[in-house]
Amino acid sequence: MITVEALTKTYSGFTAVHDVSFTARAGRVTGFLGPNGAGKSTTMRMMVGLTQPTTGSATIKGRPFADLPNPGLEVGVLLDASAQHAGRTGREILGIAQRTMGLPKGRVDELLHRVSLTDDEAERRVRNYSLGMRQRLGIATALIGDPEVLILDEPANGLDPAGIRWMRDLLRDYADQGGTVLLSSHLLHEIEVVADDLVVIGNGRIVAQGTKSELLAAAGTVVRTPRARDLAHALEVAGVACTLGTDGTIRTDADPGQVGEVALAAGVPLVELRSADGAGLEEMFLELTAATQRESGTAPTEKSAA
Ligand SMILES: Nc1ncnc2c1ncn2[C@@H]1O[C@H](COP(=O)(O)OP(=O)(O)OP(=O)(O)O)[C@@H](O)[C@H]1O
Repeated sequence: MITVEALTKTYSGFTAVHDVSFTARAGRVTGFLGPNGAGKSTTMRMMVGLTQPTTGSATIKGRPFADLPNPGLEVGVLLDASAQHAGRTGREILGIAQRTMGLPKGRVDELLHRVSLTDDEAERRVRNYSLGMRQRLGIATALIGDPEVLILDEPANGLDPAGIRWMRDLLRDYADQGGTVLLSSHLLHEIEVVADDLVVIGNGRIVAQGTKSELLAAAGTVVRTPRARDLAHALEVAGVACTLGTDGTIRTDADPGQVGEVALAAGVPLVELRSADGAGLEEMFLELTAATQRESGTAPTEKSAA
């Protein structure tokens, strides 16, 4: 479990992260979403002691990162895959991690195999690695100590579609076995597929957080019926605000269960009833962060489904 409490980071008057609090729970994948410059990396760096918070704190399994005696055994961290020593081979980098953590030698080969880096690739210098290979090596380094917690900044960056699928399955298995996974991304589709919980950040502030299903439900409901006017009337009588579209669909902020109940009570047949998540999380993400986009220049808004 990771707990972030009121983290704030200010750089000479500029607030990169403002009062950020959330929890990433064991057995779940928590997606940390935000547009460029939103403050994801800064928040993650503060969690692992690489950036000193201006105020606030973060703990991993109840302790600040700096207090973990052998941190690699508790938390696997991948912040910048390109920060690995370019002159060393992949095998050397894993070997250093293995020795530093006091792990058996065999772990290096195990991990190379786990992230599908071949023997030949393992002998190449990292400067000659593709971005995808660097990510795989970074994941191997994060996993080598078999930690219970993973903190990964944009781990899907540079991976091809098969690599993205591999990463998704790896993180899912990891959480299913009780691990805590926090991953940041702007690849919304990837987050939507893999995450259980979401924390959305814009301009350094949390703009939404909750379970994925809560946040998608918060996107509202689309319902279609041959008797759209009757249903719109019934919804209004039930105190549910809705918008009647020209194509016979109705959109409402209420959840699908409530809309179904109103339709049943009104005797209105439905041909479609679903969460308004057709465009998925991307729609919600863009909507939630629109007010904090650098282009808009407007003040940030707060919205929470939790
Ligand atoms: N050392 C620093 N000095 C000054 N400003 C900084 C520093 N580090 C980060 N920032 C600023 O803090 C803001 C947040 O940056 P951060 O890297 O955390 O964003 P991010 O959400 O990870 O973005 P991206 O998706 O582009 O990686 C940015 O405006 C960035 O320029």
